[in-house]
Amino acid sequence: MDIRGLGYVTVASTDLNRWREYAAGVLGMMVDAVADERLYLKMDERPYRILVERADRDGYGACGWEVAGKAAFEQAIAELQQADVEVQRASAADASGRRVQELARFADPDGNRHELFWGPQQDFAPFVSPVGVSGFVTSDLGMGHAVLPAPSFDRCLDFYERVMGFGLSDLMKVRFTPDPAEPEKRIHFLHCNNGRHHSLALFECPIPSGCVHLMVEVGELDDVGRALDRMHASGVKLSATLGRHTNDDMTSFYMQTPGGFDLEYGCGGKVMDWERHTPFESTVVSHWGHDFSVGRR
Ligand SMILES: Cc1ccc(O)c(O)c1CC[C@@H]1C(=O)CC[C@]2(C)C(=O)CC[C@@H]12
Ligand SMILES: [Fe+2]
Repeated sequence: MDIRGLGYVTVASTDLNRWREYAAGVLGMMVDAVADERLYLKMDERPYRILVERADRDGYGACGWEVAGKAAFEQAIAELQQADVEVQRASAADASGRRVQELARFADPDGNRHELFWGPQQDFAPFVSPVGVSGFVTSDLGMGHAVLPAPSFDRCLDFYERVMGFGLSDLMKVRFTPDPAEPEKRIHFLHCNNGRHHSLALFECPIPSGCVHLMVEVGELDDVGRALDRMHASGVKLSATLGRHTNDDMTSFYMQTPGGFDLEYGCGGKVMDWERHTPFESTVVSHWGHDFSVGRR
């Protein structure tokens, strides 16, 4: 399967107003509300990169994976079906709500929801942040990354690598206590067919909101610092302090969202040449910073 990028992410919300204020006031995205049912959060030349949909719960919705045209879309559906994955083709109305030509839905072995699409609309309206963010780094790198829970880790990894065609970027094993009897939890960072270090990561742990975190990348370090200021000013809770990751070089911090999962807000991610890369295991999370204990306090 030739996945070109993480085109969008959908989020379920009981309170669209909370997301509207958070997205515009803290993240610095443009917000377009449709009929008090959906919020389109705009980050670039597309009408949205995050879609918040009214629901009876708060949490992760789905990742929207972009393929290169109709033939690739049909090929991807066939490959999922050959692997005994149940795929639902969405109606034309649902595809148009997602602002794409065609849409299909499926889930991974742990029930994480995904969508496939081709032909996104681009409105080419320039991105003008309501709070002065210089810009989000998207284009052919996709919208950012998602880290999803994968308690059935081996089955999920096999599905993403063999069926969906992701490649392993690198991996980590974490322990939350010094107790050597506590089993290590794996995190595998996976890339699709673009230069972003990872568009998806799997964490060997159940997560009630359905997502560990989403990451969005901004143009400059000052954009990250100012977002941290807005987070503090608006009373949003920090989940991990500013730091720089060892694997993708990203300088970022983590904060809570109204979705019950975290959002990583960063800059300076490395653009990869997969021809010249071999996967490794990182034994540290970061070069400096990223104190996750602040979020557990
Ligand atoms: C280690 C790492 C590299 C690149 C990233 O974009 C990234 O998010 C991470 C951190 C991954 C991971 C997490 O998301 C949930 C909380 C985790 C398990 C920790 O407590 C340490 C590593 C964290
Ligand atoms: Fe991340």
